Amino acid sequence: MLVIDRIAKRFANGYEALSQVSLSLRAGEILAVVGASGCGKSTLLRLVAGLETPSAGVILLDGERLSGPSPRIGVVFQEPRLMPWLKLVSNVAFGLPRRLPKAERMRLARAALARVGLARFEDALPKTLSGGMAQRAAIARALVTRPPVLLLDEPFSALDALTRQALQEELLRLWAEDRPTMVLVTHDLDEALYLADRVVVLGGHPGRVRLELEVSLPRPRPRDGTALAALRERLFAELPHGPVELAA
Ligand SMILES: Nc1ncnc2c1ncn2[C@@H]1O[C@H](COP(=O)(O)OP(=O)(O)OP(=O)(O)O)[C@@H](O)[C@H]1O
Repeated sequence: MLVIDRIAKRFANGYEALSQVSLSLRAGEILAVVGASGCGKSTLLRLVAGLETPSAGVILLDGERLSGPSPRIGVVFQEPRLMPWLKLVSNVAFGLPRRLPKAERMRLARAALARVGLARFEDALPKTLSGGMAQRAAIARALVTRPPVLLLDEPFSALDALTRQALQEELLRLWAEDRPTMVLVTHDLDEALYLADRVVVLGGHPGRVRLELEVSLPRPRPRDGTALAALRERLFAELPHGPVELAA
């Protein structure tokens, strides 16, 4: 459904962030991308989002070459990126095409807020929300067009542990409704294994795919189960993890 075919990315300054990255996603699959800092995870996601152009290779969505942002692809970043002067409902409506009548945009935005449990906060300004609520609103904005693809770049890493777990559950609940194909970049191996059908480890300079690990476990998955622990060991072994240098 989503095909990333021999993608490379060299930035204007000559730095090669990715080389020969190929991945194929099934419709409805949840793919997690992990890897050391700087290995090109965000760059890969930005390429799929159409926010960067590849130096080589192609990205296909249902057989069609992607060139630039698409209404069929929703994106959630680490920070909610809400516009502080707009009410929540207007922030979410921002994700909708301007050609729709305003009343219809507002109706769809309210429905999206209800989907993430924020129906009561549609007239709230972003500054009045907790971090978790703001990130829920960002998810609503990404899902308001009901896109078949949802990209998430470390969406929960700025949240406390309890809120992060709650939002992981929320994400799975939303995914179960329309089953979008999802690509999730995360630093958290447990999050990757809890959510994903497959985990890809990126590594090296330039970044390449070092390992693809299927997570063929039914949901809901026990967070502390032995099956996940064994997969975690395999992922951990693939990541650079030298001795931690303690500050003097
Ligand atoms: N616009 C740019 N111009 C030049 N180099 C860039 C640009 N954007 C990113 N890079 C470099 O490309 C490499 C990959 O960056 P990227 O943000 O994709 O890594 P990452 O794996 O997501 O890192 P992290 O886990 O720390 O977020 C880094 O070395 C970064 O400095």
